[in-house]
Amino acid sequence: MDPVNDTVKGIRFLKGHGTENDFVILPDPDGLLALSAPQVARLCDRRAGIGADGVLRVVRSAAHPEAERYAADAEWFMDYRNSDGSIAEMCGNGVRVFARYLVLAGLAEQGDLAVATRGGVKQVHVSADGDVTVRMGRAALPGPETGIEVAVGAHRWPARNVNMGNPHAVAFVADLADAGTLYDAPEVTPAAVYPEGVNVEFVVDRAPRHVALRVHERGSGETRSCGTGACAVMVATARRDGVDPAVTGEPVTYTVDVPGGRLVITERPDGEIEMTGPAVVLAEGELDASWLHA
Ligand SMILES: N[C@@H](CCC[C@H](N)C(=O)O)C(=O)O
Repeated sequence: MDPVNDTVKGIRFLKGHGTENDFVILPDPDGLLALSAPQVARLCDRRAGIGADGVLRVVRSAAHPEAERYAADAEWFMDYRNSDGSIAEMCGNGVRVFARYLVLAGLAEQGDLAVATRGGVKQVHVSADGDVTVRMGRAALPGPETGIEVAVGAHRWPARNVNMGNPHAVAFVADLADAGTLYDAPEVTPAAVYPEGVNVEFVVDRAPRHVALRVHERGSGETRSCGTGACAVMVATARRDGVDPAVTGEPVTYTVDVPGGRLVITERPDGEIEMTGPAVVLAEGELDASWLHA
């Protein structure tokens, strides 16, 4: 007998999204909810489950083995899972929605707060106007600078390798429709560049310092937004445009349109990337624990 789960009759959940990248939020302060990959996949199923791009389990840092080292800096740990149940290092929209939930639930004050993630502690600012800003840390561009390609059907594009804690391949395309349905993951070569899999972004220009993207996420498929992806796109676009705040000493801001809305992203001379956009928690309910544990 499982002493935790056998005594739980209902499991509280909430639903939220950031620019339509949507999440099931599971408050689990003491880290008692053992959540397997198949359970996450069932929760995220859009027909037989609640439906989401991923799960945000809300655990006290002190109660999670991967986060206890952060407990002095950030009370809460975002245990993020992709919709197929896989674990990712970071979720940029997720951390904004997570912070919105903490404030709504009275677990943190509006304004500045810190959230522990697998990608380290992130500083977040929750505004009264609906926007949430997160300091995402620095991007890495590990290369190779040439030779990476993204392919969908007959279309092939060169891509840039950008790491935002998690891996991205950013391809500039003539038309976002050229990426096709994105039901299947685009082919990315050489595969050895991304041994852990990759998120793929397709980008078009809208105006100076303003781009639009579509994304196929590792572990979740095509989503309506990806925060880490938007940051990767911002950095790849700035470098393509010959802009590097570390060289100019001036911050640079790009607007990144995603299918689910708009994100505003600034890179500072020290490399820190700040992302701002809406984050919404819109529903609350109770899961049948016997369904989850069946
Ligand atoms: N949607 C997220 C990214 C989630 C993780 C990603 N699918 C991965 O596996 O790396 C975001 O907003 O950043």
